[in-house]
Amino acid sequence: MAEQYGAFTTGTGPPRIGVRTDDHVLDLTEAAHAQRRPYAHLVEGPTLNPLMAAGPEVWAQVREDVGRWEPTIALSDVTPHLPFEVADYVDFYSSENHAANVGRIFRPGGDPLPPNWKHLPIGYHGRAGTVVVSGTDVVRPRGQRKAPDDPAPTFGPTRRLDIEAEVGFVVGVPATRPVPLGDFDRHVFGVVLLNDWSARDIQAWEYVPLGPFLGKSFATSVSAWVTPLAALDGARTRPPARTGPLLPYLDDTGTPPWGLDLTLEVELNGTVVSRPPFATMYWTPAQQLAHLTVNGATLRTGDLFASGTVSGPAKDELGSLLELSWGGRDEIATGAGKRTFLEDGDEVVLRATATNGVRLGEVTGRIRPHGA
Ligand SMILES: O=C(O)/C=C/C(=O)CC(=O)CC(=O)O
Ligand SMILES: [Ca+2]
Ligand SMILES: [Mg+2]
Repeated sequence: MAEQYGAFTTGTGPPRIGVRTDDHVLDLTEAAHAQRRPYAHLVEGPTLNPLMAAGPEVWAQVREDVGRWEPTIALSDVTPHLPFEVADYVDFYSSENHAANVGRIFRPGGDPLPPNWKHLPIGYHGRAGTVVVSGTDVVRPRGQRKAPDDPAPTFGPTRRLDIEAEVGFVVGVPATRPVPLGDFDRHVFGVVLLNDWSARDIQAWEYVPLGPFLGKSFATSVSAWVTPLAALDGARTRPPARTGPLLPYLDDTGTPPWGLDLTLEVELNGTVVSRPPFATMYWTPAQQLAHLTVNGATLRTGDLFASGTVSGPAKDELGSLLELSWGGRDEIATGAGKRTFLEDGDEVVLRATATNGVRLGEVTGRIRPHGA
């Protein structure tokens, strides 16, 4: 397992920076100071942001050091905290299978993909302040719900609480200019697993014409441990063949590819219900970052952008219950009975393994009823 970076406590006091290897954690705050390393002031905690801002040369130096240092704290003895301070949060929509499935379920009769889909990575701005660390309970949100046949909306707890299995990319080095495809790894520090919890009834009623809002803003969970981008070098792969030419700022035919060969795993109440393949994503994270900045929007340390739900072509490769149950029509077998959408008390775990053997930090969450 490659090392992963996070923020942790073992008792009282502010979070320290830790490096996890399998089931042990190295106290990097302590080790860097004890060894008088030049980056020690960047790893004092309580978040990874100062280290993330320092750039690839410092990241490489730290990686080399931690490869020689023994992690001595048992993982079970640490309390993980949100590893980085989230600046802005953006969510893309880059799985062709997912986008076409949601199009069929939400907009039957129309084209599954909108006309812009193959020309740009579609995304929306999410809510940075409600990004939570793995292990945080998710309270069932309330809101306006209206099924197509209902005469009027009603207010109450969502009846269609869902997950979205995604991969998130964490920006380290800020940018004041557009980031070309080839500069992706000069800015992105690492990778997390991300669950974009979604209330489908709230979403389906509110989203026209400005997109997801309260149906997704109540919570987004990220793994406590960030895998450095460099650890995934051996998992890079070509994205699927493009069906048409791309504008130059998105055209990656001449550059080393930033597709990543990762297999995700969605576990619901102890049962693996899906294994979404990340290599099927049409838009790569490098294209997403190039698009995110092409209009002159600046980047900050802690900016988080997510891939969009990862869904493969097969029935057991879908990254949301909306797709697995096909809009609530089919039941999914789990360790606590059959489900279409999430019930109170349900627990979701997302995991991922890369072809080079590297595992991403897992992200877990349990549903709590409103008011409990
Ligand atoms: O197609 C829609 O109207 C909405 C789809 C989503 O819920 C998408 C979303 O959050 C982006 C993604 O995860 O792919
Ligand atoms: Ca999403
Ligand atoms: Mg969300």
